[in-house]
This record gives sequence, structure tokens and C-alpha cells, in this order.
Amino acid sequence: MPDYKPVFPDLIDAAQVVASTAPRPIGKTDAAQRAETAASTGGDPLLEFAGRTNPYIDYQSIDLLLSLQHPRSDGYDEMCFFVMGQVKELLFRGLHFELYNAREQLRQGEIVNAIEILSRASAFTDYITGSWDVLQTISAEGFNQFRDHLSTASGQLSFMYRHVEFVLGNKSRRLASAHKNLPHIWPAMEAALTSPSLYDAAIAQLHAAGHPVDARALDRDWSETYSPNASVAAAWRQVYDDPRPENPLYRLAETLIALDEKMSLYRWRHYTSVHKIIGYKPGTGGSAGVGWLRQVTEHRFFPELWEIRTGF
Ligand code: HEM
Ligand SMILES: N[C@@H](CC(=O)c1ccccc1NC=O)C(=O)O
Repeated sequence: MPDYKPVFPDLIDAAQVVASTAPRPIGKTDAAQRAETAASTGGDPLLEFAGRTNPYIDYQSIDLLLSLQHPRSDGYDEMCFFVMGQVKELLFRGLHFELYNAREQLRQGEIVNAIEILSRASAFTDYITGSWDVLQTISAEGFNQFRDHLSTASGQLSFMYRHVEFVLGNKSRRLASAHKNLPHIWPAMEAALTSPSLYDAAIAQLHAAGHPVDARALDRDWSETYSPNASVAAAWRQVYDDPRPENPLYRLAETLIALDEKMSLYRWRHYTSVHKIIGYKPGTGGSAGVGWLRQVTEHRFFPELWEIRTGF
């Protein structure tokens, strides 16, 4: 058990940080200007900047970003938990962007583009799963030192994670409702809940390619959790009759099931890490804890792709 206390290095005077969320103007340069600058510096980097910041800091508001880490306790492990929580939110943001754009490409019938985007989404998912390697270093005793300070905060309230689940198709009006009183979050959350998912867009492409698909799989209440459909299973089964890399629907199916497996591994690592850290204690978010997480590990986003394998 880490009984030593953390020392928090004071790195930034937060009072002097521009706290606006607006992008800071940094202008643009082109290749000719860069060549001219390098010639004038003799190949050494630029080190003098007018004003009180520099373009690297301003491009991504780095001083603001690095002023947002404030553990609430003197438990040694809280800084690690805090930073990794923020890192995961950023990674979910990156993953969601790719999934959202893959769905847009599918909607436009651009299956090959969607597959390319989904390979990055898969890489993001691996990366997010790897973040448990760091979080795993938090011991049960170390977590206890700061857990009371989390109050009723819980990862289950992550709207960014909820967006990832929704774009993939795991809809839940009940879980979304945690955000209903947040005027800056709810409109996009409700739109995601009530819009077709990436999988719904894939099913529409099955239909567009001439595979018979039930009308109720093509137009339904999109806020309902997707339930497996025999016509969709039959359509995917037909796709697998032509398992060549040149068959875009075959490659899409394989890309989707690989992503589903990776998401499932992410959930599994969350579940086992949490088991190791809090055992069977209830969660801060009001759930039974590990028992609740165990049941979410069973979820598959693209059920027919799993189901048809039994019949191969
Ligand atoms: C390391 C210590 C952690 C523990 C002990 C823990 C524990 C739990 C528990 C018990 C739940 C069930 C809901 C509740 O009652 O709270 C939960 C849900 C959740 N946690 Fe964690 N968690 C940890 C870290 C994280 C991190 C770093 C993230 C990522 C940002 C995260 C994301 C989530 C999400 C997204 C859910 C909801 C799952 C779903 O809706 O399927 N957790 N966590
Ligand atoms: N549900 C967890 C706490 C938790 O997951 C959490 C709490 C506050 C802020 C972030 C959290 N999780 C993800 O980063 C627990 O029961 O201890």
C-alpha cells in the first residue's frame, strides 16, 4: 500500500491561462515560408515568440488542458486515476469521430472508405484497452484512499462513452436519461439516441446491394436497442458466400466483427480491473458494481455477424 504522500509539482500559473474554449488564432505558414525560416535560423529551431505564449501551446490550448488536473485527495494514486480518466475521454472522443464518419461514408454508399476509417477506429480501441495497463497499477488500498472523494461520480455517466455506444448501436434511453438536464450535452445525446447507428447503416447497404432485408430492419424507432433479425442474418450469410477481399461487404463484415471483438475486450479488461480494485463493493454510480459490469461484457454490437458463424 502506498503510504507515501504525493508531491504535486507546480508547473503552471493557472490564473494566467486564457480559459476560453475557442480555438486560438495562430495563422498559417506554407512550405516556402518554412524553407525561408529554416534558412534564416541556420537550421536551428525558432525560440523567440512575440506575446505571452507560443504557437505550440496555442494550437491545442495546451496550457488550459494542463491546468485541468486537480485530484481531490492526497491519496498517491489519485493523480494517475485523474489523468487516465481524462486521457480516456479524449480517446473516446477520437474513437467516436472515426465511428461517426464511418457511418457517414456508409450512408453515402462508400463502403471502402468506411472500411479504411474503421481500421483506425480499431487501432483506437486497442489503445484504449491498453490504458488499463496503467490503471491496473492502482491497488485496492490505493484506490480506497481517494474513492470517497469521487462522490456519486462514475464512468457510467461519461457522455462521450455513451456516444460511442450509441453510434455503434447499443441504444438505451434509460442510460441516456442521466444527461437529460444538461442543456449543453442533451441535444446531441438525444440526436444520437434517435439516429441510425453504424450497424443500421451497414444493414441499409446490405439492402442496397440487393440482399432482401425486412422493412422493420430498415426503418424503425432508432432509439430502441437493436434486436437480431433473421433477414439480416441471412443477408450476411449470403455475403460470406463470396469471401474475397474484392467483395466490400465481406470486408466490411470482417472489419465490423473484429471491432466488436476489440470493444468486448475493452469491457472485459474494465470488468477484471474493477474486480481487482474494488472486489464486490457497490459502484459509486449506484450499481451493484462488478456484477453489473459482468453483464455488460456480454453485449455484442453486431449480433448477426456472431450468430451466423455457428452455421459456417
Ligand atoms: C480504475 C478504477 C475504476 C473502477 C473501480 C470502476 C468501476 C466501475 C463500476 C463499479 C461501474 C458500474 C457503474 C457504477 O455503479 O459506478 C463502472 C462503469 C463504467 N466505468 Fe468504470 N471504473 C474505473 C475506472 C474507469 C475508467 C478510467 C473509465 C474510463 C473513463 C471507466 C469507464 C466506465 C464506463 C464507461 C462505465 C459504464 C459502462 C457501460 O455503460 O457499459 N471506468 N465503472
Ligand atoms: N465507478 C467507480 C468510480 C469511477 O468509475 C469514476 C469516478 C469518478 C470519475 C471517473 C470515474 N471513472 C472513470 O474515469 C467506482 O465505483 O469506484
